[in-house]
Amino acid sequence: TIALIHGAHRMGNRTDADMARWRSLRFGQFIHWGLYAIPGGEWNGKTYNGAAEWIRSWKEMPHEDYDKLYRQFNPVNFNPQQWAAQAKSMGAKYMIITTKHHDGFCLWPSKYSKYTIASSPWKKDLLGPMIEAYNKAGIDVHLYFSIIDWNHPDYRASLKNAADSAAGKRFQVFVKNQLAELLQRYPTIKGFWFDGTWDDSWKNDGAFSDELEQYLQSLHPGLVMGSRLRADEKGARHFDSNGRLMGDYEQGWERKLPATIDDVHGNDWEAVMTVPENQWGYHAKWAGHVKTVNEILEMLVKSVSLNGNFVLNFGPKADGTYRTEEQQLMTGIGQWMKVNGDAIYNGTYAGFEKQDWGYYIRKAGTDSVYMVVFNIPVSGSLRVKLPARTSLTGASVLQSNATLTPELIGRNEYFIHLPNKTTDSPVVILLKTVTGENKEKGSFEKAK
Ligand SMILES: C[C@@H]1N[C@@H](C(=O)NCc2ccccc2)[C@H](O)[C@@H]1O
Repeated sequence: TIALIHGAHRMGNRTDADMARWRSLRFGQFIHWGLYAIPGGEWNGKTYNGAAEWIRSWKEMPHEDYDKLYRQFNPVNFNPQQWAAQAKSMGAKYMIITTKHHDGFCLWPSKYSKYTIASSPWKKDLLGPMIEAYNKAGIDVHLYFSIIDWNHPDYRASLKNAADSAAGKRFQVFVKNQLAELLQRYPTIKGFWFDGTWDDSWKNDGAFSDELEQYLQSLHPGLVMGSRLRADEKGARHFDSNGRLMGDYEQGWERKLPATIDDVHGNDWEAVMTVPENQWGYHAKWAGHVKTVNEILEMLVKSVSLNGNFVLNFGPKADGTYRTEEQQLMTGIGQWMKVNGDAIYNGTYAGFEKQDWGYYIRKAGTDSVYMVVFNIPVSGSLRVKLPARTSLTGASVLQSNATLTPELIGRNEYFIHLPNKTTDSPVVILLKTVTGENKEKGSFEKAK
């Protein structure tokens, strides 16, 4: 291994209560909200085909025009209690809010910048009321913070000379001050979700990212921060130059999911997902495919089955309301979660051989294993192959509590025959298992 000072400082996952809580929540809501919601992907009658929150980088959008938008940001329909209630009904257990995206506009009245909500017609802090409403609804809040800051005069993508280095140093002080300010103003937040850490100026100062992470942990012990903040002293990101994960969980799964358990290397991880192909901030015209409730449920279930968290993104409009499609998704997902949430919360990798009909999820630390069925075979028979020394003592449909009688078809192998082969939403079956050389075999073992 390579001698590193600013690489990973821990082998394996965090085992403390704050991380165990984060791991148990499994399902989060991302909210991208800011000035970019005003143009909503359109400018001077033209449509920007990139991600709406990147419109400032579009050649058709003069920087000075974008930078004046704060003068009209006035979310008169903003209702944080309603946002929290809808998130709760969807079944989200944590929420990640953009405090400041790459454009540098702060949704809180930072004392380190003029480019904040305090300079807008709205004037008032948006984060405080949101955090209070979500916490009251029993939902943890994490703060998204972009290191890239297109508005700050000292931001440099790369440091080419002494002047750049001096600016870079001033910028690092600014970042540290804003993050300490956020922790001081919002002491109930549970973590930071860092973004915009791919430029050379950040990548080439792994020491700073390491010291910053440790500084924030010292201010707020237990804080959960992903791997995207970190670089090591050789410029390696997420994983250090010895291949060890930095930060508290793998944070690279943006608009993509791991294929199998081998892709996550035993690390905690989280995937963040957009509803359209690639829009985080509000875009007036969603082009291309918009994900359905069942598609999103399959991503959520697959993530949990592979020991990860899944976060679905919402982009509120400039007036503070959600578009209809997003409201309908929250309702549809919530209806399924209300009945089947037990299979998601505290869900972990079951250690069973993957089958085509769907995904296994083990309730953490128990012998309860859920089968979440997305693909009912023509036969209606779901194959279940148990690991050695594990036997089946019960099976039931979670929603109806109807008992199922698995058919033993081989050594530690069963068919579970579904009552009906059609369903328009995922079916959850609860398996009760026993593991070890227990005397009483599973109740479905045929007499020898
Ligand atoms: C969570 C999303 N991250 C921002 C972004 O710029 N992503 C581009 C990107 C995509 C993949 C790896 C690094 C960066 C997007 O604007 C969202 O905020």
